Amino acid sequence: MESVVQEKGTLSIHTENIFPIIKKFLYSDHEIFLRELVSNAVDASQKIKQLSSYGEYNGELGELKVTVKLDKEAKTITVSDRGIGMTADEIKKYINQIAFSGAAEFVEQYKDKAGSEKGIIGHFGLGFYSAYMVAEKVEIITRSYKDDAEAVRWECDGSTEFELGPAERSDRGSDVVLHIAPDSEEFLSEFRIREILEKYGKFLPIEIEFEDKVINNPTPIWTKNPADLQDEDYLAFYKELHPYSEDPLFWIHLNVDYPFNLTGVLYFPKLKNDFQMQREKIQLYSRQVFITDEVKDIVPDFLQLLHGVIDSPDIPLNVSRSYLQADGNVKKINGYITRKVADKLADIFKNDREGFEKKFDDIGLFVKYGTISDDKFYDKAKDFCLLKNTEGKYFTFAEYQEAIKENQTDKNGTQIWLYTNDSKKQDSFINSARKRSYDVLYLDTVIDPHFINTLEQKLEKVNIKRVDADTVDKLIEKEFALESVLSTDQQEKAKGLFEGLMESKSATVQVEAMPADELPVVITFPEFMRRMTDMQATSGQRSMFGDMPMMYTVSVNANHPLTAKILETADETQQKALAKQAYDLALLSQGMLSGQALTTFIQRTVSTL
Ligand SMILES: Nc1ncnc2c1ncn2[C@@H]1O[C@H](COP(=O)(O)OP(=O)(O)OP(=O)(O)O)[C@@H](O)[C@H]1O
Repeated sequence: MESVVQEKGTLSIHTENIFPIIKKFLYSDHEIFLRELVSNAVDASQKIKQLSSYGEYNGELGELKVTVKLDKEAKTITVSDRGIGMTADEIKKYINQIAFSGAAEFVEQYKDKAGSEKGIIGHFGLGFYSAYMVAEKVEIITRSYKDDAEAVRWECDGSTEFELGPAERSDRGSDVVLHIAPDSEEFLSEFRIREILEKYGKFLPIEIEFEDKVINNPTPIWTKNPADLQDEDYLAFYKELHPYSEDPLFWIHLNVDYPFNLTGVLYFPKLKNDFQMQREKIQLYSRQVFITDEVKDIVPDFLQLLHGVIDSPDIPLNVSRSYLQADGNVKKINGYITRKVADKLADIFKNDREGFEKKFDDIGLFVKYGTISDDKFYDKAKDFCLLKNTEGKYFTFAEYQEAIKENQTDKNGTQIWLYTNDSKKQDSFINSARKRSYDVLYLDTVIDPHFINTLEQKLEKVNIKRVDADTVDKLIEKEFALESVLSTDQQEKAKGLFEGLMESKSATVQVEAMPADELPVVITFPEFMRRMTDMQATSGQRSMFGDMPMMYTVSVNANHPLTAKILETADETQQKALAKQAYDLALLSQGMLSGQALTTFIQRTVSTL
């Protein structure tokens, strides 16, 4: 038997094996090939511009346009540029050696010259080979900008064999000709090519021409200096991005050089209620090449409702999601965007409070979402996040605390904030609160239940209750309490009488001393239980209580004349009918009377008229 010897070694990788893998798996989206080739052509054009500006190229620059041509008969797509071109040696170096990027080398060589890395897209040295995802053969006909350069032709059919030789080309630059493979003929369509060019190349920095038309805007506003731009420019650009949207509320021009590079413009849209639908409206670019509109990892969750463009060469592009999440730059970018947005909002708040208040109904959602999901954002937003009361007045948290502290601090020194999530339904409760000069806030958007939790966590000695969480004097318990005009016996009797009317097990009856001008019977939803059921409903999960019905309290007003009258009624049937009527009125005012019960109530009421 042969004995196994311990050894170490290096795995040998053969390029023949690797090539098909690159072809197949380099990018999941095959249409990317055009982005890569057009980017290379743009790079080559930018490079000649730069060499000219450094004085290393003294010939004419001429028009640097990149052209894309489709020849359906010949089944070719050709990308042509008037950039730096390549010599035979450069082809050997940059094209034959897969993953040896000429772009990276160029940047390295000129790294000391200001702005050299700006505007060069490629840096992995693989982009060119993405051509083989759709082509069975690729030709390059190129001529370097160098004075004595000869034109060269390179050809490769996707095996590891290539051909290189002299060619005819009088002008500087390159033509990259793709002979489209039979399984990729979908790309031999004007419509498809235009669609891909518009998707990825809409803002490339060099003009891109297809079918005699320039498809791009080479100087989009995010590349310009904010000082040179007017509101109209931002609005016009917004229309360019989202032709069918309403004008945005305002925008933020992002511009940072250190510790990472990032430019962009973020717009605050007017939100519609279906705000889930409006995600994926931020586009991510790298040096003006469109990369994706999935910005989950780069933009904090709560800002994904914004629209606009972010451009950063520092975001790794062709790597996996998990890498992106762990990337330090990505985290910093996230923090930077959050800070910028907070600063901008603080700015508007400070300089134009009135305008800010007008916009708050629209931007409140972002701001509240931000305070919930990001502590750092909360720290800034606590000074400009607004609360709106039922009289339409706006307050910051501090202003609100100051305004209500006198009247709405309970006997334990806790401030009780009252709110409504449905001012029509809870109208009688809002009125009761007003009678006590209590203030009632609107907290009626989808995000408010979470916002309320955040407020209670962050603010000391603040308790937030829905206006129908209890009867008015129990919402905010004060030192003094109303006396009941009923004796204990009478109270017990009233309790028993009303308990006899309850069909639902989730109702608790209590007899309370309330002001005489309150309703005879009031139905309330204890805050804690209600929040549990609400949470269960929104999360779609069953709680430990199972699918529980809404628990509610039936408070009988001991001091209401009707209660006394009911107790005094000798005829039992009549007594029950009176009590039932009072109870049904309470149900009605909470919108809980429906179907058969409602019909019976109406008939009974009509018969007494
Ligand atoms: N049209 C062109 N004109 C001049 N040189 C080119 C052209 N296309 C490619 N090259 C050269 O070939 C090199 C390799 O290109 P490739 O697309 O594979 O990588 P890259 O552009 O450097 O990086 P990336 O993978 O990010 O695209 C380029 O860096 C460049 O030097």
